[in-house]
Amino acid sequence: MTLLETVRDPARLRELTAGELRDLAGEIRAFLIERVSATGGHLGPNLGVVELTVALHTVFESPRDRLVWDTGHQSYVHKILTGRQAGFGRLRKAGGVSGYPSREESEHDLVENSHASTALSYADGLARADAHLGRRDRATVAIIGDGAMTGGMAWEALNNIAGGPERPLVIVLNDNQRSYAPTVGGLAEHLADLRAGRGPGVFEQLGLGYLGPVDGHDLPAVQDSLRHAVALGGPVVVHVITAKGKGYRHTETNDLDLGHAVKPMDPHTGQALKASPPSFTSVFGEKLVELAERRDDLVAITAAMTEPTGLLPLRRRFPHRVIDVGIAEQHAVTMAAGLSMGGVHPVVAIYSTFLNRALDQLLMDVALHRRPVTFVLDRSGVTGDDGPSHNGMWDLSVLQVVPGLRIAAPRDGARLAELLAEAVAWRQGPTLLRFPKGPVGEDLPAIATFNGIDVLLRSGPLDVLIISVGALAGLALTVAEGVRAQGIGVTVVDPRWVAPVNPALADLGRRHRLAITVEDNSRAGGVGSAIAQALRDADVPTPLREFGIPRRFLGHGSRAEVLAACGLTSQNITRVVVELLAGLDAAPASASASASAGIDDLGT
Ligand SMILES: Cc1ncc(C[n+]2csc(CCOP(=O)(O)OP(=O)(O)O)c2C)c(N)n1
Ligand SMILES: CC(=O)[C@@H](O)[C@H](O)COP(=O)(O)O
Ligand SMILES: [Mg+2]
Repeated sequence: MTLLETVRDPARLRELTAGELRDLAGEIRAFLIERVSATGGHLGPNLGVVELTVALHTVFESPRDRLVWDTGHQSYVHKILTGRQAGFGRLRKAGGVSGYPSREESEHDLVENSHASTALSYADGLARADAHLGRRDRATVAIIGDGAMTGGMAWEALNNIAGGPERPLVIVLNDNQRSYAPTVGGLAEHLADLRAGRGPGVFEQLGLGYLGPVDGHDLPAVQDSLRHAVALGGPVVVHVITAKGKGYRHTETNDLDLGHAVKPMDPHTGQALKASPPSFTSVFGEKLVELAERRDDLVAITAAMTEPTGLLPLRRRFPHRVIDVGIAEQHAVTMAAGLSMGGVHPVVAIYSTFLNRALDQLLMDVALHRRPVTFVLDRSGVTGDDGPSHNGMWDLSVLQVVPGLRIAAPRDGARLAELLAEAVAWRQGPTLLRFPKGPVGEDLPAIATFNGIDVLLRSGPLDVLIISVGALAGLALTVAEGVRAQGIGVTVVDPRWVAPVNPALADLGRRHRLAITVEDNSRAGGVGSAIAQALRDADVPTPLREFGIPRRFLGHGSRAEVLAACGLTSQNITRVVVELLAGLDAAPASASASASAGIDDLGT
C-alpha cells in the first residue's frame, strides 16, 4: 500500500514523519500526472502546490480551520488529501470529482469559486464573523495566486483586512510568477523585488504582517512560516514562492502556460491524445489578424488569457497590439472605452462568464458613451467540464438590456469572419460577438436572406419557423429534418445579429403556425423571450416556444451531456414541436393565406 492510499483524511498527515511527508509529496505528483493526463485538467497549477497543500493540512485542521482557495483550479491536492482520490478517475466528468472546490463534495470545501480574486473577501467575512461571535478557536486561511492578486477585488479586500489589525487571518500568496502567461504589471514587478529582498513591501506598508519569501517546495520551511503567521495573530501575508508545473518535464518545459489546463494526453510524451480541430477560438484569432493587417487602429485586450481567447496569432504578428491587463475584467472594459475615446478600436476578448463582472462598466462606461468597442465572448453557452461557474449561459439575457449594444451569434466560421468584420466596422456604439467552446464545424451556408436574416432551410407549408441562435444552427437543422420526416413544413432561419431583435422576424413569425427559438443561453430573458416580446408588440398571434437553458446552475459534464440534460437535443425539440402543432387549431387565416409560399415569397 502506498502512503497516499493511507490518507483518507488530512488528520492522517499529522501522524507522518517529515521524511514520510516528503515521500507523500512525490506520490501525490505521480498520482496527479497519471490521473490528470488521462482526463485533462489543471495539471501545472496543482503540481506547483503539492508541498504547500501538505503543509497547510499539517499546520491547520480542516474543516475546523477554514482553507479558502482563490479561483480553486489549484485545489486538486487538497481534494486528494480530503478523501477524494477515488473520484479522480472521472475528474470533471459527469458523476466524477469537480475541477473546483465543491460544497456538495466535501465539508473541507467552503466556497466554490473559480472566478478569480474572491478568496480574500470570503476570508475577511469569515474573520469578521469570528470576531462578531467572539470565536478564537479556528483559523481562517486564504490561498491566493499572484495572478489572482492582480484582480481589483483582492485589493478591495486587502484594504478592508488591513483595517482590522486585531482579526487573525493568514493570507498565503502563492507566487509562481504566472497567471497563464507570466503575470503582468506593477504588482508582478513588486513581487520580483520582494523575492529579491529589495525594498519595503506593499503589504507591510498597508499594515499587514508579512513573512517570506519562503521556498514553497521546502515543506518544513512552509510549515514554520504558517505557524509563525498564526502566532503573530492579526492579518499576515505569507509569501510563498512555487514553480508551476513542478516535477513533470512536459509541464515544466511548456513555455506557453506551464501546463495550466491540459487536454487528455500521453503522460510519457506530453502529446494530446486527439488533435484539436479548428475551433471558434482559432478562427477568431486568424480573422482578427487579417483585419488588423488592414486596420492599424485595431488593438486587442485580454484579462490574462491571451492564448485561451485566441489572441496569440495577433500577439505574434503585432506584439504591441495585444494588451494583457491581468485578471482585471472591469478595468479592461473601461480602459477599452478610454482607448476608443483616444481613437483606437478595441477588441475585448474575454470568456462570457468573466464578462459578468464588468456589466456596469459595459453599461455606463462603454454603452452610455456610445463607444465603438467590440467584445468577443468565447465560451458562451455551455462549456461543460468546468462546471456551473464557467458556463457562459447568461450573456444574452444580461447584455440585451444594454442600450445600443449590437449582439451577434455566429453559427460557423464563415459567419464569424463576416460578423467580426461587420462588428469592427460599426462606429456608432458597441458590438459583441458570442460563440461557444469547441470545434467550429462545417460552414452552414444560407439558401437565401430575408431582410438581413439568413434562411437555412425552407420546406413544405409554413408550419413551423425555427429561429436558431449561433452555433445551435446544426441542432436546428436536425430538428427540421425530424419534423419534415413527419410531413410538417418547416423554415429554419438564423438572424445573425440577435440583439436588437430584427423586426423582420415578426413578419416571418406571422406567416407560420408556430415559431420556436433555439439558443445556448438561459431561457430567462434570452433571445427567445426578446423575440416573443417583439412578436407580441407587432400583434403577431403565432405562438412561440423558447428552447434554451433552464434557470439553474448546471453540474459538470461534457457539453453534449449538459445540453441533453437541458432538453437541447433534436429528439426532445422535435417531439415538442410535433405535440405543439398537433395541439394547435387549424392554421390562422394569415398563415393559411401564405401556406403555399415558397422561398421567393420570403424575399431576399
Ligand atoms: C475573473 C476571472 N478571470 C479569468 C479567469 C481565468 N483564469 C483562471 S486561472 C487564471 C490564472 C490565475 O493565476 P494565479 O492566481 O496566479 O494561479 P496559477 O494559475 O498561477 O495557479 C486565470 C486568468 C478566472 N478564473 N476568473
Ligand atoms: C480556472 C479557469 O478559469 C480556467 O483555467 C478555465 O478552466 C479554462 O477553461 P478552458 O479550458 O475552457 O480554457
Ligand atoms: Mg500564479
